[in-house]
Amino acid sequence: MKLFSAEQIRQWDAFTIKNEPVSSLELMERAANACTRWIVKNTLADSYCIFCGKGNNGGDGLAIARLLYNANKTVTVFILESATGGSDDFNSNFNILHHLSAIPVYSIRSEKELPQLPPDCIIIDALFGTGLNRRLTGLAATLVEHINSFRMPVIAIDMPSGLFCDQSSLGNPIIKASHTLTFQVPKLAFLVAENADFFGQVHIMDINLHPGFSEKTPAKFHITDSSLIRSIYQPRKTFAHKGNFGHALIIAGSTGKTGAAVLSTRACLKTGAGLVSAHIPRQSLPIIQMAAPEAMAFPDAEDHYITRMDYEPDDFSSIGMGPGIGKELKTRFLLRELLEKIKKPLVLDADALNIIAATKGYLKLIPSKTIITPHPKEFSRLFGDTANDFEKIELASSKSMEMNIIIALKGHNTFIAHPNGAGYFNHTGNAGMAKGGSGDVLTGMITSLLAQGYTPEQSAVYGVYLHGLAGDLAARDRGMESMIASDIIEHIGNAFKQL
Ligand SMILES: NC(=O)C1=CN([C@@H]2O[C@H](COP(=O)(O)OP(=O)(O)OC[C@H]3O[C@@H](n4cnc5c(N)ncnc54)[C@H](OP(=O)(O)O)[C@@H]3O)[C@@H](O)[C@H]2O)[C@@H](O)CC1
Ligand SMILES: [K+]
Repeated sequence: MKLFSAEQIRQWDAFTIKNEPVSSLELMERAANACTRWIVKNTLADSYCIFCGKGNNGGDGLAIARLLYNANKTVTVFILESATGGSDDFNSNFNILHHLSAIPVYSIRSEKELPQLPPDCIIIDALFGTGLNRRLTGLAATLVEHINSFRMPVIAIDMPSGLFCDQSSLGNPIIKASHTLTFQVPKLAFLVAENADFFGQVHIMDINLHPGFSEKTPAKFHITDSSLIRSIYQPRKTFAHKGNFGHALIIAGSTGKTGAAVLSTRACLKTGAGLVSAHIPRQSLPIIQMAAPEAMAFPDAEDHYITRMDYEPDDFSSIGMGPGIGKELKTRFLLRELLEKIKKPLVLDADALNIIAATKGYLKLIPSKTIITPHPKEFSRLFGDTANDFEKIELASSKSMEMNIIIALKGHNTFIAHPNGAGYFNHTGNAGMAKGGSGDVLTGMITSLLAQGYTPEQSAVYGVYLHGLAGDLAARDRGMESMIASDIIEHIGNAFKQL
């Protein structure tokens, strides 16, 4: 699914008005109807306090007030006055409302007019939407803080007021919504961790904007959805043999971190590679053979960490390196040798990334189309700090293009930057996966897909989606608190079945 900017959404609005055709007032009515239906169905209250600005977001608020009133709800409207007059559609809805004397309408022109609210009401925030073009200050900012001081649920229309759609809002006054009813498509602002306190649960209101616009308009960012994954998925052919699905190598583990090697190797096996081998420290050999008997093993000459390759790296279909390898000098040299020698894309994670970040000259050795899977701290070590999540996303995109690599920046909505400039946000997964070992599982899964012939871009997007889906199924079965990384592996099979 494409993610559009506030400006593109404005263009989509205009395109719909012209090509459906429909008047902008009718479109507002459609939007208000969708919101009202949701509100009536999902809230038990009888009383609603609706705060409106004087743009089209406020116009939505006025139309919602009328529709809720028609649904026999008690409605009170507060209008934040501004120096400029209302938008055309705001004014039209204001005039309609004016004739309904049973709906009290109050103006807020100064702090003295900030209202007290009945304790059982639900607050509807229709102050500012996608038209926000600067930080809220003065009376608008004070009103936002005032609304946030109440304990009642807040339903934001389109955007929590004060939150920018496509840029950082850090430190700004913003409505803290319990639910956000947003029109047609999710917004970039709802995908970044720094905004987590503001939008609550997001619900998409389908207002039938013209499909012709979204089909023809390119978007930089996308949300990975099931239809994209189904288009990537290649069913296994009936007459296939193990040679058709590649030979994956996992280079992982050191003393005390053999578990990382076990998790990656098992995840790699469970994701469908024809053959899986594990290069592990010599002492880990019995452990890996017990925990993953289906895998072959290359024990290192050294007992406690990995030091040398006794194989040709290009003989494998894919190699994933990093989980639990530590940062011993000889391990660093081995990584350098691998980076210099291999002609294929790698999957690099964890300590492989930490070694690269800490050793001058390594970064530029990363082979083209390699997939790196840093969490935010590893990402900062590699590429430097950023002031906010939006800058981090931009930096990931620009580094991906500059270095011709795929960057999967792990987080609640893992962001995958492609070298062609596109970016994919993943929406599967849950907080139960925020535990040691989850990343090792992901490395194994992506390496497995790469071995099977999926492109590096596909392997990253598909692997991250499947990993999150397996995590969601694990959470459903075991609970977020109790689930562990092994449970993600146990649910990979069911995740495949759900595609
Ligand atoms: N997408 C769709 O298809 C549909 C969209 N619809 C709705 O339209 C909404 C967008 O409406 P909108 O463009 O009128 O902008 P909105 O958010 O109401 O802001 C109003 C004005 O506020 C001002 N302003 C900005 N920042 C400010 C600040 N910090 N402090 C003070 N003032 C500030 C700025 O004017 P300025 O002062 O810059 O002249 C701005 O123009 C959208 O969110 C959705 O609810 C639906 O009705 C139908 C279908
Ligand atoms: K709003």
